[in-house]
Amino acid sequence: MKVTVVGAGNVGATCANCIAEKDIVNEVVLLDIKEGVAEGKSLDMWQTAPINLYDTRIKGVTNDYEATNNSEVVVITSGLPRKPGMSRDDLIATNAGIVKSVTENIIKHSPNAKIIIVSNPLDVMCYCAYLTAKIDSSRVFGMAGILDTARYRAFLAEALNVSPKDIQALLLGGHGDTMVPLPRYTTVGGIPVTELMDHDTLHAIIERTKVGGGELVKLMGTSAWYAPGAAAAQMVEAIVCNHRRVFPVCALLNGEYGMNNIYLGVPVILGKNGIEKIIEVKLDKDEQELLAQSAKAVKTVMNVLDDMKLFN
Ligand SMILES: NC(=O)c1ccc[n+]([C@@H]2O[C@H](COP(=O)([O-])OP(=O)(O)OC[C@H]3O[C@@H](n4cnc5c(N)ncnc54)[C@H](O)[C@@H]3O)[C@@H](O)[C@H]2O)c1
Ligand SMILES: O=C(O)C[C@H](O)C(=O)O
Repeated sequence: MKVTVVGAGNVGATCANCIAEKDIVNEVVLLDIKEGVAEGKSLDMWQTAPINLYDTRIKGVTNDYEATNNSEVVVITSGLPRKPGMSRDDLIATNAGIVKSVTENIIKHSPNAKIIIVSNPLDVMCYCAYLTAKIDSSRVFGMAGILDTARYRAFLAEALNVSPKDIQALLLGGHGDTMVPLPRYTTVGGIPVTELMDHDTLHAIIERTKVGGGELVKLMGTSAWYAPGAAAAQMVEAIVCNHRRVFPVCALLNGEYGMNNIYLGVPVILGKNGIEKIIEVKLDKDEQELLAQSAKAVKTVMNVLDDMKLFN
């Protein structure tokens, strides 16, 4: 079984490395436009196989889509990351064209692939790939929710001084500062988090989670890659192993949560066919309002994509 990762930058290379270390596929192809970079990083990674004890072959290529033929899953990470002072939405002018052209090549060479988008602005780049690929939306979706809930869970684990393994959480909405962490659906070893933490501490953690990407951009001058790469690799694993994991994933909504024709983060079952099912959880009035605000922010960026006239 073959998996392709497009973009051999910070996130793409980390993701390829995480997939290889899981030892769940025969081959990972890493593709970039920069001459030699994917080849070099792949060779470096492959030289960790005798140390980390895996068999997955890693092949780096420069724009050679033949090498990606018949991939089961393709992760698209190509595109600019933001710099301090930028919002993810500022990236659309460059990244929409990149995601469109990469998706065209991918679908030509792997017509049956499941496509995981990572490039930002995430929700609208998913929509851009969906319009380009012209395949069922169960096979085109995005990674953000696993990352955003991982940040939320890590902050909670730190504050409660417990293992992050025991924290389960759900988060809905767009992958922007309007994302909607749901304390009502957050548990620690099965115990509602609201029983273990006072309101103000929980509120501060939620607010920190919402701007978690920006916190890292400020520190590093570019955006995060370890957790994003690991999160995308976890989605690949759920698909190639048909684990039917329940993850928050950026999916096209067609009536779910009362929304239509918009990509937003929602809980799904992820298995061999991609999105096997979108799960609708009950929301109270406040949660519904927050989700509506998040959808409004994503719609604004969808309008920018529309104005770019890439699809007419
Ligand atoms: N969804 C998320 O949660 C999440 C998390 C982190 C980063 N991101 C996004 O992922 C993207 C990549 O981030 P990064 O830190 O890896 O950036 P990076 O600059 O390190 O890597 C991007 C790579 O894409 C390559 N590239 C550009 N155009 C290409 C094309 N047409 N074909 C193939 N490769 C191409 C570049 O050469 C570069 O190597 C950014 O848009 C960033 O905002 C999203
Ligand atoms: O913050 C960014 O620009 C990258 C990514 O979306 C993240 O949340 O880390």
